[in-house]
Amino acid sequence: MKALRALTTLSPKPYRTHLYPTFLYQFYSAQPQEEDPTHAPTFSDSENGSDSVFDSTDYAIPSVALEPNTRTPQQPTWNEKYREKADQLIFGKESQRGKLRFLEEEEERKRRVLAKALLEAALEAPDDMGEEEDEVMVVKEEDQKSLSVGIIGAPNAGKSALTNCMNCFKSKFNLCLAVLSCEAGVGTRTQFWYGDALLTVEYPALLCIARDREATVHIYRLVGMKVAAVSRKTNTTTHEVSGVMTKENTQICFFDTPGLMLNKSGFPHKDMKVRVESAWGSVSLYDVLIVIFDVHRHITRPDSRVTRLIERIGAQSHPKQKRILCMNKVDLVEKKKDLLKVAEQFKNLLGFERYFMISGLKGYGVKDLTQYLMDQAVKRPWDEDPLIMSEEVMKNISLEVVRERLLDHVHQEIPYNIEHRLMDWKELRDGSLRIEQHLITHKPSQRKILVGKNGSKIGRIGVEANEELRAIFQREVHLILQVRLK
Ligand SMILES: Nc1nc2c(ncn2[C@@H]2O[C@H](COP(=O)(O)OP(=O)(O)OP(=O)(O)O)[C@@H](O)[C@H]2O)c(=O)[nH]1
Repeated sequence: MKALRALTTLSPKPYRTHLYPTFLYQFYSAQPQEEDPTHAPTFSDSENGSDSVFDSTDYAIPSVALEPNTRTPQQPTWNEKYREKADQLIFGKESQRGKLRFLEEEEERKRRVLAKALLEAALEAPDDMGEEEDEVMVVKEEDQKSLSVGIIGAPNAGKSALTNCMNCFKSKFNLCLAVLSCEAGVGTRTQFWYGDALLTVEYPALLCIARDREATVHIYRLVGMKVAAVSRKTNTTTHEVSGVMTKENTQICFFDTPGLMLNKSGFPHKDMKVRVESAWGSVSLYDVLIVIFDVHRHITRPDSRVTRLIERIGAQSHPKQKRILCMNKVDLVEKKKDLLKVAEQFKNLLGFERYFMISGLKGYGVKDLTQYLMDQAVKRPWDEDPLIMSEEVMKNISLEVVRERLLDHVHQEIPYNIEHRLMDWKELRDGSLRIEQHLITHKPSQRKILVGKNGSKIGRIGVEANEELRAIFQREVHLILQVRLK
């Protein structure tokens, strides 16, 4: 209350006339808003209590020029001094907070120095990079090679992790974004080639780059991405392109095969029949089918459905399709002889051309697998524009941006175990994006911290993330964040 009283005294005049809590919401918007009696932001009630929902439509964010080339260097759209004052008033100047803030600022400064150095290194990359980019951009249609790859496996087998990793390994175009979307922990180092320069990126540093809007544009340009969204739906509703890797004249499209749920005997559930049949029907359309399973789980808790699935797929051979078996999560297997046993079990499996032992998460064995796929590509025009960001990547970016803001604002107060889920993603008719994410906490106390006084913390996280997403995606973004208790 003390802080609130102080706020009431110091706030610019228009806000004094606002009733609390509207007053606070305004305070935490991206910048002081003009008073508009018809538009009082509200935090809706939820099953978990009030204030826990941030909805970006409650905040008027001024338009930015959406074309990168026509933009002037971006300045924060909020008033820094105003925000600083707000911080002091809300959080006070107690020594512990002050120290924490100092450490945070110091850390932030270091990250920015690192990010800048990295960006400079990338910008100074050899000139022949340009040629290489051109090479990819001007591959004539008659020289283009393509491969479609379906990935099939039980839930949790690691399909997404493998797709992300493939993008990361083989395509400089997707590289930065794939790093952004990988599940690396803080401090994880990733290296990638940019021309002849091997860049070492520490995970937060890359995010730091992505956070600086000007740098974001640069980095995205460096990796050759056009910042534009497309929905990569194929002609079947069950299958979507989950990743695209384009290298030299070869493009590989990865497809998810959701809906292939099996019952105990390894056959589709009856109630999902139509969807499942459609999914099965199109499995045979891919040039290569990767059947992936969690080998660690197979060793510790064998799942007969997986074995049946593998056998079933093998038995239904298809003359034009190559099938390979991927034993994933080898990094979790301690005794290598256990791996050999599984390899022995699947050695002479009908219908499979090869098997690979991989870790999609850590990248082990993925290079060999990628090379194998590159070798299978056939002369066929590309399906996808290699310079367009896939919706999958955009979704991951949206999660990362919010996550990063979370870490900024709740820092050490909130443990890393908040569940963060993308609940809804829609491209609206006017081209804007509606993104809904839920932050699921395990304890009421965590939820309270995250929501902040009258929704102030989640509000600020939301406002900043929304601004950043608009800058990255170059379009209007309607972000909704909901804090829930598990
Ligand atoms: N240790 C380890 N974990 C992995 C590996 N691959 C995936 N995981 C983890 O396994 C879990 C499931 O991975 P996903 O890639 O989401 O699995 P999925 O098959 O796409 O799952 P669904 O979307 O449910 O079908 C995640 O927590 C991953 O981090 C791996 O190679 N090693």
